[in-house]
Amino acid sequence: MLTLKIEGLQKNYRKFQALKNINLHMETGLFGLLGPNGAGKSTLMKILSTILPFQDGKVTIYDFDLVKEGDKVRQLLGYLPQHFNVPTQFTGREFLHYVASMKGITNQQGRHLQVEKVLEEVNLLPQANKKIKGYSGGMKRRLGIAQALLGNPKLIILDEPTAGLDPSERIRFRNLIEKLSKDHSIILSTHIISDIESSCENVAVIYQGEVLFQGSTEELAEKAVKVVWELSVPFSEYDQVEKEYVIISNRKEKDRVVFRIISKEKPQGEVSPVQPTIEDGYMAVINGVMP
Ligand SMILES: Nc1ncnc2c1ncn2[C@@H]1O[C@H](COP(=O)(O)OP(=O)(O)OP(=O)(O)O)[C@@H](O)[C@H]1O
Repeated sequence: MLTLKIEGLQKNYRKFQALKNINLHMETGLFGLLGPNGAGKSTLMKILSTILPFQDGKVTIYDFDLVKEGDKVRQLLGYLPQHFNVPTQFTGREFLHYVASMKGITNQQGRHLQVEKVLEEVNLLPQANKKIKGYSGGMKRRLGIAQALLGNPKLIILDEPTAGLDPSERIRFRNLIEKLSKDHSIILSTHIISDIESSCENVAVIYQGEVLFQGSTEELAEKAVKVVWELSVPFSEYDQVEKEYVIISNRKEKDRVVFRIISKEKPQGEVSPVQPTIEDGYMAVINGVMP
């Protein structure tokens, strides 16, 4: 069953075209929306969350039309915005009770059960009675997920949920999302490849308001087949390589630098083809360098 279908979606901010003819579909599970800063990810997530209107196109979530049946769609959604501000004088538990009431979960016993369940799911029970102002960045994000889970949504929309997290919090967060994706469909937007590479089977790449790729992570990596190389040069040629190629990474080896680069043509010099990764595929797609 299709969770989400987007057809010909256009969004303008006055004269600026932020989304240009977006077509996307998502089945159940975990779906990654990848793109650099300014690509249009948040704009798309806000539209899907029904908080931002759009000019043209059609969005269907579980067979409901986002515009005509917005109320039904909202009942199926949980949303964690990119900039999630919480009233820090609340405790985590108080905040979740407040959000649950706003979501219409007014029965006291039912609300209590749901709040305790989501606190447990995001592993915040031990800190639930502490004021949010004492929470770490990772704990605040987990609280953000907990509020999105209230009401048991079928689809959870997470906009750059790992931004600003340290590596251990990021790993913990990834594990949590993977666990949640067993019972919910999740759309996760990010510009960090490692957020999606182990957990998302299906991804889309968005760049300058356009979807440049949709498919599996393996298919994304395949986009860089025959265009990713390792090029070894003396230090003196460092600047030259930087000017000429799309660089993925580099490492020092004795008196030389070994670059991992994207290039349609085989570069001159000491060069060898390498097995592409998802990151290579992503860089090849957004730089338009494909075989
Ligand atoms: N309210 C607005 N008014 C005018 N332009 C906007 C508005 N919101 C976003 N934009 C522009 O639309 C484009 C897409 O922005 P958006 O926030 O959707 O990108 P993003 O992929 O989420 O990037 P980031 O990760 O930096 O938030 C950018 O060029 C941005 O400057």
